[in-house]
Amino acid sequence: MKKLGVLTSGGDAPGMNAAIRAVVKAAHYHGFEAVGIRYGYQGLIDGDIQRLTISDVEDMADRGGTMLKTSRSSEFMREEGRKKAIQVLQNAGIDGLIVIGGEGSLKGAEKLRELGVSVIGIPATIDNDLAYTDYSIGFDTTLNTILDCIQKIKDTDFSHDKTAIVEVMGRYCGDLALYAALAGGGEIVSTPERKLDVDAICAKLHERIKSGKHNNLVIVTERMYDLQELQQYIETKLHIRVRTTSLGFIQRGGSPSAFDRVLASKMGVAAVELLVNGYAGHAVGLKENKIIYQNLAAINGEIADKQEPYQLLDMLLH
Ligand SMILES: Nc1ncnc2c1ncn2[C@@H]1O[C@H](COP(=O)(O)OP(=O)(O)OP(=O)(O)O)[C@@H](O)[C@H]1O
Ligand SMILES: O=P(O)(O)OC[C@H]1O[C@](O)(CO)[C@@H](O)[C@@H]1O
Ligand SMILES: [Mg+2]
Repeated sequence: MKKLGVLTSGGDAPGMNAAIRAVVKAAHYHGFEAVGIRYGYQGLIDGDIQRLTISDVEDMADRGGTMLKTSRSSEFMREEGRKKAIQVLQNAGIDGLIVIGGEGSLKGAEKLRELGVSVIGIPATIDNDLAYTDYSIGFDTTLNTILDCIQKIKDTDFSHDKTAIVEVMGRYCGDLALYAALAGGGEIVSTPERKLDVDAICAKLHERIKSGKHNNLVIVTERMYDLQELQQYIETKLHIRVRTTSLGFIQRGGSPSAFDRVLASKMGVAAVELLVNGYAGHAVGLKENKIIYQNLAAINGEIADKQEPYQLLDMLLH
């Protein structure tokens, strides 16, 4: 291998820059040229490529977002788009590609592998919705941001005896809400994996109010409820004041946590090592605190076993 390409795709996640830095440093260590493809798969189709030197990435470990920019590309979802992308890789002489992104981006990487590209995936998404790895880059930072916001909301709720609903991101995965609640950031939690209907939420709130607890926080994953309707329903049924906050994009920004920086650095280096050692077509991951690799073709459809954290939740919130 001579020229290694790296791109970030899907939603940005804190730690993507630390991963780019590690990939570029490891590539140079092995004597390869490193290039960055801007704007994810769309930039690959458009040939938006820049050379990456060590000094380009030197100070990037602590920066949020992605220095390479990112996008969601509908053109890449189509075969003609992917064929254009392959042509660009060939014309640019890129003989190894590292894709840093979420579950959709790794599906895209698998499609490139099917077309003969030597590709490695690095999981980076705040949603933590990839079952083959315990953590994706960005999840820990976002979780900490959520906990910081919740702490602030709790201060004002306590002062006014208010009930709060806080909606967090995660797309169709409840890990951000689940782990925020495990870390003490909510008394009632509803996630796609364990959905509470509105009456169940009211019943739990009623029980807590009866026992003298007047400031309660309900944490929910996005896309599950119409928040205004949920608030009104609880207010009317329980005759209490409820205030709702959807945390929104504040959750995706910010300097990555130490955990995410270290994870991204380990994964970035491991991704290059996989290419060097002939393991193209895999994605790096973390299982039981060890860096692992999994076949890209096997990632799709893998379902995470969440029994343990939900049992813990039941114990802590009962
Ligand atoms: N099945 C697929 N086949 C080919 N390409 C895909 C596929 N799914 C997703 N992609 C490509 O990957 C891009 C990013 O995917 P997606 O928008 O799902 O984000 P993601 O990588 O899951 O990250 P996040 O969930 O953190 O935003 C898509 O815009 C598309 O270009
Ligand atoms: O930035 P967009 O395209 O609005 O996407 C928002 C989505 O991206 C994520 O932040 C990451 O997948 C999800 O949690 C959220 O649903
Ligand atoms: Mg995704």
